[in-house]
Amino acid sequence: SFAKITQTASFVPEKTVTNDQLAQILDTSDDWISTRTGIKERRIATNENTSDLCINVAEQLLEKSGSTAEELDFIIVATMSPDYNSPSVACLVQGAIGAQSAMCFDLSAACSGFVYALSMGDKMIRTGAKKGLIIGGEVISKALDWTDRTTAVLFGDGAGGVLLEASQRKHITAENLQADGKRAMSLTSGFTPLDNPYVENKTTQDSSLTMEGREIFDFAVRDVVEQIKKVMNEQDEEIDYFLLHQANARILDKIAKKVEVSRDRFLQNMDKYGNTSAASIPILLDEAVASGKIVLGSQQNVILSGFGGGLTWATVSVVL
Ligand SMILES: O=C(O)C1CCN(c2ccc(-c3cc(CO)ccc3Cl)cn2)CC1
Repeated sequence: SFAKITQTASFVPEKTVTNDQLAQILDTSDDWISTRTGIKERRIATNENTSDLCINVAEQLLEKSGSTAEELDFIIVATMSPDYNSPSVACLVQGAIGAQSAMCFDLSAACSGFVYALSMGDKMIRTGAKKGLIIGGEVISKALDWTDRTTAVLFGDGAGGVLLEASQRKHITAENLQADGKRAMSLTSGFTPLDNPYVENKTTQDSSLTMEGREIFDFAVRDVVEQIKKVMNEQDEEIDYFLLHQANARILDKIAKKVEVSRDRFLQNMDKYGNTSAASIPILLDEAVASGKIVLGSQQNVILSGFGGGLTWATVSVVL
Protein backbone atom coordinates (compact mmCIF):
# COMPACT_ATOMS: atom_id res chain seq x y z
CA SER A 1 0.00 0.00 0.00
CA PHE A 2 0.86 3.64 -0.35
CA ALA A 3 -0.17 6.73 1.66
CA LYS A 4 -3.10 8.79 0.44
CA ILE A 5 -4.15 12.16 1.94
CA THR A 6 -7.82 11.60 2.75
CA GLN A 7 -8.57 14.58 5.05
CA THR A 8 -7.10 17.97 5.99
CA ALA A 9 -7.60 20.31 8.95
CA SER A 10 -6.03 23.41 10.48
CA PHE A 11 -6.29 25.58 13.59
CA VAL A 12 -4.87 28.99 14.45
CA PRO A 13 -4.99 30.95 17.75
CA GLU A 14 -7.77 33.53 17.99
CA LYS A 15 -5.60 36.60 18.60
CA THR A 16 -4.65 38.49 15.43
CA VAL A 17 -1.72 40.94 15.54
CA THR A 18 -1.51 43.35 12.61
CA ASN A 19 1.65 45.00 11.26
CA ASP A 20 0.41 48.33 12.66
CA GLN A 21 0.05 46.76 16.12
CA LEU A 22 3.63 45.45 15.88
CA ALA A 23 4.77 48.95 14.88
CA GLN A 24 3.57 50.08 18.31
CA ILE A 25 6.10 47.82 20.09
CA LEU A 26 8.88 47.62 17.49
CA ASP A 27 10.67 50.10 15.24
CA THR A 28 8.97 48.84 12.09
CA SER A 29 6.02 49.72 9.83
CA ASP A 30 3.18 48.11 7.95
CA ASP A 31 4.74 49.41 4.74
CA TRP A 32 8.11 47.74 5.37
CA ILE A 33 6.65 44.42 6.51
CA SER A 34 4.01 44.08 3.79
CA THR A 35 6.24 45.14 0.89
CA ARG A 36 9.29 43.11 1.99
CA THR A 37 7.45 39.94 3.12
CA GLY A 38 3.81 40.02 1.98
CA ILE A 39 2.71 39.58 5.61
CA LYS A 40 -0.15 41.78 6.82
CA GLU A 41 -1.08 40.06 10.09
CA ARG A 42 -0.36 36.90 12.06
CA ARG A 43 -1.96 34.81 14.85
CA ILE A 44 -0.25 34.84 18.26
CA ALA A 45 -1.05 32.25 20.95
CA THR A 46 -2.04 33.76 24.30
CA ASN A 47 -3.36 30.70 26.17
CA GLU A 48 -2.45 27.70 24.01
CA ASN A 49 0.84 25.88 23.56
CA THR A 50 1.86 23.82 20.54
CA SER A 51 0.16 20.62 21.77
CA ASP A 52 -3.17 22.44 22.22
CA LEU A 53 -3.13 23.58 18.59
CA CYS A 54 -2.16 20.09 17.38
CA ILE A 55 -4.81 18.36 19.52
CA ASN A 56 -7.44 20.60 17.92
CA VAL A 57 -6.23 19.60 14.44
CA ALA A 58 -6.20 15.91 15.38
CA GLU A 59 -9.77 16.09 16.74
CA GLN A 60 -10.92 17.81 13.54
CA LEU A 61 -9.25 15.16 11.34
CA LEU A 62 -11.05 12.37 13.22
CA GLU A 63 -14.37 14.19 13.22
CA LYS A 64 -14.23 15.19 9.52
CA SER A 65 -13.20 11.69 8.39
CA GLY A 66 -15.36 9.61 10.70
CA SER A 67 -12.21 7.74 11.77
CA THR A 68 -11.80 6.70 15.40
CA ALA A 69 -8.68 7.34 17.50
CA GLU A 70 -8.23 3.58 18.07
CA GLU A 71 -7.79 3.08 14.30
CA LEU A 72 -4.66 5.24 14.21
CA ASP A 73 -1.34 3.39 13.84
CA PHE A 74 0.89 6.49 14.01
CA ILE A 75 0.96 10.20 14.86
CA ILE A 76 3.92 12.26 13.64
CA VAL A 77 4.13 15.94 14.66
CA ALA A 78 6.57 18.20 12.84
CA THR A 79 7.54 21.09 15.11
CA MET A 80 10.50 23.27 16.10
CA SER A 81 8.57 24.68 19.09
CA PRO A 82 7.40 21.69 21.16
CA ASP A 83 5.85 22.13 24.62
CA TYR A 84 8.57 19.82 26.02
CA ASN A 85 11.58 17.94 24.71
CA SER A 86 9.80 15.02 26.34
CA PRO A 87 7.00 14.03 26.21
CA SER A 88 6.69 14.70 22.47
CA VAL A 89 3.81 16.78 21.18
CA ALA A 90 2.76 13.66 19.27
CA CYS A 91 2.42 11.75 22.56
CA LEU A 92 0.45 14.60 24.12
CA VAL A 93 -1.89 14.48 21.10
CA GLN A 94 -2.17 10.69 21.41
CA GLY A 95 -3.09 10.93 25.08
CA ALA A 96 -5.65 13.68 24.51
CA ILE A 97 -7.53 11.88 21.72
CA GLY A 98 -7.06 8.34 23.12
CA ALA A 99 -5.22 6.83 20.16
CA GLN A 100 -3.55 4.15 22.27
CA SER A 101 -2.61 1.95 19.27
CA ALA A 102 -0.60 4.73 17.64
CA MET A 103 3.19 4.95 17.78
CA CYS A 104 4.13 8.63 18.21
CA PHE A 105 7.10 10.92 17.70
CA ASP A 106 7.98 14.52 16.91
CA LEU A 107 10.07 15.34 13.88
CA SER A 108 12.48 18.26 13.96
CA ALA A 109 13.14 19.66 10.47
CA ALA A 110 12.00 23.26 10.99
CA CYS A 111 10.04 24.60 7.98
CA SER A 112 10.64 21.39 6.00
CA GLY A 113 9.18 19.34 8.84
CA PHE A 114 5.72 18.75 7.42
CA VAL A 115 7.08 17.44 4.09
CA TYR A 116 9.67 15.28 5.89
CA ALA A 117 6.89 13.91 8.14
CA LEU A 118 4.56 13.27 5.19
CA SER A 119 7.32 11.22 3.53
CA MET A 120 7.90 9.27 6.79
CA GLY A 121 4.15 8.59 7.05
CA ASP A 122 4.23 7.16 3.53
CA LYS A 123 7.07 4.82 4.63
CA MET A 124 4.94 3.69 7.62
CA ILE A 125 2.07 2.78 5.28
CA ARG A 126 4.36 1.15 2.71
CA THR A 127 5.58 -1.15 5.51
CA GLY A 128 2.14 -2.13 6.80
CA ALA A 129 0.51 0.73 8.73
CA LYS A 130 -3.08 1.49 7.72
CA LYS A 131 -3.88 4.97 9.07
CA GLY A 132 -2.12 7.89 10.74
CA LEU A 133 -1.94 11.64 11.37
CA ILE A 134 0.75 13.97 10.05
CA ILE A 135 0.58 17.35 11.82
CA GLY A 136 2.71 20.48 11.54
CA GLY A 137 2.32 22.72 14.60
CA GLU A 138 4.15 25.73 15.98
CA VAL A 139 4.02 28.38 18.67
CA ILE A 140 7.05 30.22 17.29
CA SER A 141 6.06 33.34 19.22
CA LYS A 142 7.61 31.81 22.38
CA ALA A 143 10.96 31.31 20.60
CA LEU A 144 11.37 34.84 19.25
CA ASP A 145 13.40 37.81 20.44
CA TRP A 146 10.55 40.33 20.56
CA THR A 147 13.02 43.22 20.53
CA ASP A 148 14.46 42.13 17.16
CA ARG A 149 12.45 43.74 14.35
CA THR A 150 14.23 41.66 11.67
CA THR A 151 12.73 38.39 12.96
CA ALA A 152 9.80 39.12 15.32
CA VAL A 153 7.68 40.52 12.46
CA LEU A 154 8.08 37.41 10.26
CA PHE A 155 6.54 34.59 12.26
CA GLY A 156 3.14 33.38 13.45
CA ASP A 157 1.54 30.54 15.42
CA GLY A 158 -0.70 27.77 14.08
CA ALA A 159 -1.16 24.11 13.21
CA GLY A 160 -2.37 22.04 10.30
CA GLY A 161 -2.45 18.38 9.40
CA VAL A 162 -3.63 15.53 7.24
CA LEU A 163 -5.06 12.05 7.71
CA LEU A 164 -3.06 9.44 5.77
CA GLU A 165 -4.70 6.16 4.76
CA ALA A 166 -3.50 3.07 2.88
CA SER A 167 -4.25 3.06 -0.84
CA GLN A 168 -3.42 0.62 -3.64
CA ARG A 169 -2.31 3.55 -5.77
CA LYS A 170 0.93 5.54 -5.32
CA HIS A 171 0.04 9.16 -4.40
CA ILE A 172 3.49 10.50 -3.50
CA THR A 173 4.86 10.12 -7.02
CA ALA A 174 8.30 11.71 -6.49
CA GLU A 175 10.23 13.14 -3.55
CA ASN A 176 13.54 14.73 -2.62
CA LEU A 177 14.52 15.41 0.98
CA GLN A 178 17.81 17.22 1.65
CA ALA A 179 19.81 18.86 4.42
CA ASP A 180 23.03 20.84 4.77
CA GLY A 181 24.43 20.96 8.30
CA LYS A 182 27.34 23.10 7.16
CA ARG A 183 24.85 26.00 6.97
CA ALA A 184 23.17 25.04 10.26
CA MET A 185 23.92 28.34 12.00
CA SER A 186 22.00 30.35 9.36
CA LEU A 187 18.77 29.73 11.25
CA THR A 188 18.71 28.68 14.93
CA SER A 189 16.07 28.44 17.66
CA GLY A 190 15.82 27.03 21.18
CA PHE A 191 19.52 26.66 22.07
CA THR A 192 19.88 24.93 25.45
CA PRO A 193 23.30 25.74 26.92
CA LEU A 194 25.48 23.30 28.84
CA ASP A 195 24.81 23.81 32.55
CA ASN A 196 25.71 21.74 35.61
CA PRO A 197 27.75 22.20 38.82
CA TYR A 198 30.94 21.19 37.00
CA VAL A 199 30.79 23.62 34.09
CA GLU A 200 33.53 26.23 34.54
CA ASN A 201 32.59 28.98 32.10
CA LYS A 202 28.86 29.01 31.32
CA THR A 203 27.87 30.36 27.88
CA THR A 204 25.88 33.55 27.61
CA GLN A 205 24.34 32.58 24.24
CA ASP A 206 20.58 33.02 24.49
CA SER A 207 17.88 30.70 23.14
CA SER A 208 15.84 33.01 20.93
CA LEU A 209 15.51 32.53 17.19
CA THR A 210 18.32 33.86 14.99
CA MET A 211 18.25 34.08 11.19
CA GLU A 212 20.79 35.11 8.55
CA GLY A 213 18.05 36.51 6.29
CA ARG A 214 20.15 37.10 3.19
CA GLU A 215 21.67 33.62 3.29
CA ILE A 216 18.32 31.91 3.76
CA PHE A 217 16.75 34.02 1.03
CA ASP A 218 19.50 33.05 -1.45
CA PHE A 219 19.31 29.39 -0.33
CA ALA A 220 15.56 29.38 -1.02
CA VAL A 221 15.92 30.86 -4.50
CA ARG A 222 18.84 28.60 -5.48
CA ASP A 223 18.74 25.19 -3.78
CA VAL A 224 14.95 24.93 -3.46
CA VAL A 225 14.40 25.83 -7.13
CA GLU A 226 16.86 23.12 -8.17
CA GLN A 227 15.03 20.55 -6.01
CA ILE A 228 11.57 21.52 -7.29
CA LYS A 229 12.77 21.20 -10.91
CA LYS A 230 14.26 17.78 -10.11
CA VAL A 231 11.00 16.49 -8.57
CA MET A 232 8.93 17.92 -11.44
CA ASN A 233 11.15 16.07 -13.92
CA GLU A 234 10.83 12.79 -12.00
CA GLN A 235 7.11 12.63 -12.66
CA ASP A 236 5.27 13.24 -15.89
CA GLU A 237 2.11 15.08 -14.83
CA GLU A 238 1.30 18.77 -15.25
CA ILE A 239 1.33 20.38 -11.77
CA ASP A 240 -1.93 22.14 -10.87
CA TYR A 241 -0.76 23.90 -7.68
CA PHE A 242 2.49 24.58 -5.85
CA LEU A 243 2.13 24.76 -2.05
CA LEU A 244 5.43 26.14 -0.78
CA HIS A 245 6.50 27.06 2.74
CA GLN A 246 4.91 30.48 3.43
CA ALA A 247 8.04 32.40 4.46
CA ASN A 248 8.03 35.34 2.11
CA ALA A 249 5.95 36.45 -0.90
CA ARG A 250 8.96 37.81 -2.80
CA ILE A 251 10.62 34.41 -2.55
CA LEU A 252 7.53 32.80 -4.11
CA ASP A 253 7.75 35.39 -6.92
CA LYS A 254 11.38 34.50 -7.60
CA ILE A 255 10.86 30.73 -7.37
CA ALA A 256 7.83 30.85 -9.72
CA LYS A 257 9.92 32.76 -12.28
CA LYS A 258 12.85 30.34 -12.05
CA VAL A 259 10.60 27.27 -12.28
CA GLU A 260 8.88 28.96 -15.24
CA VAL A 261 5.37 28.42 -13.92
CA SER A 262 2.63 31.03 -13.61
CA ARG A 263 2.71 32.71 -10.16
CA ASP A 264 -1.06 31.99 -9.95
CA ARG A 265 -0.26 28.31 -9.42
CA PHE A 266 1.69 29.21 -6.26
CA LEU A 267 -0.86 29.40 -3.45
CA GLN A 268 -0.27 31.99 -0.73
CA ASN A 269 -1.66 32.92 2.69
CA MET A 270 1.33 34.35 4.55
CA ASP A 271 -0.53 37.68 4.39
CA LYS A 272 -2.88 36.28 7.08
CA TYR A 273 -0.60 34.02 9.15
CA GLY A 274 3.02 35.03 8.65
CA ASN A 275 5.63 32.29 8.66
CA THR A 276 4.22 29.40 10.76
CA SER A 277 7.23 27.16 10.01
CA ALA A 278 6.19 23.46 9.91
CA ALA A 279 2.50 24.46 10.03
CA SER A 280 2.56 26.67 6.94
CA ILE A 281 2.05 24.00 4.26
CA PRO A 282 -0.75 22.04 6.00
CA ILE A 283 -2.60 25.29 6.84
CA LEU A 284 -2.29 26.37 3.19
CA LEU A 285 -3.47 22.92 2.00
CA ASP A 286 -6.48 22.90 4.34
CA GLU A 287 -7.53 26.39 3.24
CA ALA A 288 -7.22 25.38 -0.43
CA VAL A 289 -9.45 22.36 0.26
CA ALA A 290 -11.95 24.46 2.25
CA SER A 291 -12.18 26.98 -0.62
CA GLY A 292 -12.72 24.19 -3.17
CA LYS A 293 -9.58 25.14 -5.10
CA ILE A 294 -8.16 21.74 -4.22
CA VAL A 295 -10.45 18.70 -4.15
CA LEU A 296 -9.22 15.53 -2.39
CA GLY A 297 -9.70 12.47 -4.57
CA SER A 298 -9.81 14.58 -7.75
CA GLN A 299 -6.43 13.37 -9.10
CA GLN A 300 -5.14 16.95 -8.98
CA ASN A 301 -1.33 17.10 -8.99
CA VAL A 302 0.35 19.31 -6.38
CA ILE A 303 3.93 20.01 -5.35
CA LEU A 304 4.56 20.54 -1.62
CA SER A 305 7.92 22.13 -0.77
CA GLY A 306 9.33 23.17 2.60
CA PHE A 307 12.67 24.85 3.28
CA GLY A 308 14.39 26.39 6.29
CA GLY A 309 16.28 25.55 9.44
CA GLY A 310 18.85 22.79 9.43
CA LEU A 311 19.29 23.79 6.72
CA THR A 312 16.70 21.43 5.34
CA TRP A 313 14.65 21.45 2.18
CA ALA A 314 12.12 18.86 1.00
CA THR A 315 9.80 18.56 -2.00
CA VAL A 316 7.15 15.96 -2.89
CA SER A 317 4.77 15.66 -5.83
CA VAL A 318 1.38 14.31 -4.74
CA VAL A 319 -1.66 13.06 -6.66
CA LEU A 320 -4.61 14.03 -4.48
O1 LIG B 1 15.10 42.88 4.01
C1 LIG B 1 14.27 42.06 3.62
O2 LIG B 1 13.55 42.19 2.59
C2 LIG B 1 14.13 40.78 4.41
C3 LIG B 1 15.12 39.77 3.84
C4 LIG B 1 15.08 38.50 4.63
N1 LIG B 1 13.71 37.96 4.73
C5 LIG B 1 13.55 36.63 4.88
C6 LIG B 1 14.59 35.74 4.66
C7 LIG B 1 14.37 34.39 4.82
C8 LIG B 1 13.15 33.94 5.21
C9 LIG B 1 12.90 32.52 5.45
C10 LIG B 1 12.69 32.10 6.77
C11 LIG B 1 12.49 30.76 7.06
C12 LIG B 1 12.28 30.32 8.46
O3 LIG B 1 11.08 29.66 8.53
C13 LIG B 1 12.45 29.81 6.03
C14 LIG B 1 12.66 30.20 4.73
C15 LIG B 1 12.90 31.55 4.44
CL1 LIG B 1 13.18 32.01 2.82
C16 LIG B 1 12.13 34.86 5.40
N2 LIG B 1 12.34 36.18 5.22
C17 LIG B 1 12.66 38.91 5.14
C18 LIG B 1 12.71 40.20 4.35
